[in-house]
Amino acid sequence: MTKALLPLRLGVNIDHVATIRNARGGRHPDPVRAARLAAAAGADGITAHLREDRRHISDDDISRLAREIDLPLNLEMAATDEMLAIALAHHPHACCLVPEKREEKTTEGGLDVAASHRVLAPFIRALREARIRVSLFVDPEEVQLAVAKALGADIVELHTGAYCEVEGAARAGELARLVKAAEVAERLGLECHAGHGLAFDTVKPVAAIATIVELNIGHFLVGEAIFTGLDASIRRMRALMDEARGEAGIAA
Ligand SMILES: CC(=O)[C@@H](O)[C@H](O)COP(=O)(O)O
Ligand SMILES: NCC(=O)COP(=O)(O)O
Repeated sequence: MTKALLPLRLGVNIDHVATIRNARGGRHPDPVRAARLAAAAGADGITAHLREDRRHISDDDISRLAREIDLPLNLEMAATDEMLAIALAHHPHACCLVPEKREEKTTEGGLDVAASHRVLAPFIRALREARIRVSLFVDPEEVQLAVAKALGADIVELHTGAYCEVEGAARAGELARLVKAAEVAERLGLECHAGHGLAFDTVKPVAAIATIVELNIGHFLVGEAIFTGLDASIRRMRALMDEARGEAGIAA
């Protein structure tokens, strides 16, 4: 008998529409327009990372996304007082706390929740008191999930960058870490998301992990949009996710 799996949501990250806009200043291309288009193409949510250095998404983008887009907003941010105030002002559906380094090209790894639990605890508390769901962006390691749970996080988002960057046996090894972490998250009662670096050729094995309920994908979708358009790139990603979920349901 086919086992029905939990639905898998697609959160479209529109950061890199803002990267292109910011290359010239001005207003084009507009990430809010991209978010509207993502909604029409089947996205279940919009993800935006307001970096402390504002290298892509701006404060005004966050205000407009919160006001104008009729999809859940997942605000990615560092655990700082400035970002907390912005989150409390706009009240997104969820906040995903992420590590930030000024000199990095992109988010290099997950939060070391185990090492920084004292710093993170008041931010998690304040967001939950404001009824904002709290997600922690972590590497797929059991200790990180256990501490995330102890801190009261609602969600963990597993960093898929290491899985996407390697190939062959190394990729299979990274996938096994994601599978194990997703099982641990379920056992702990944490909602499990995943993302970073996912592309058409890497998404299906992650989408097939039954206890992962949301994938956040951005850079590849925006890059692919140059060739096929944003609507087509999102629809293709959505179709691959659905295919993987269907196949995993049949195999279960
Ligand atoms: C935390 C995360 O994975 C996303 O925010 C993604 O990294 C896009 O933003 P950057 O490319 O600025 O890291
Ligand atoms: N949290 C991961 C995310 O939002 C998207 O990451 P990427 O697809 O832009 O690498």
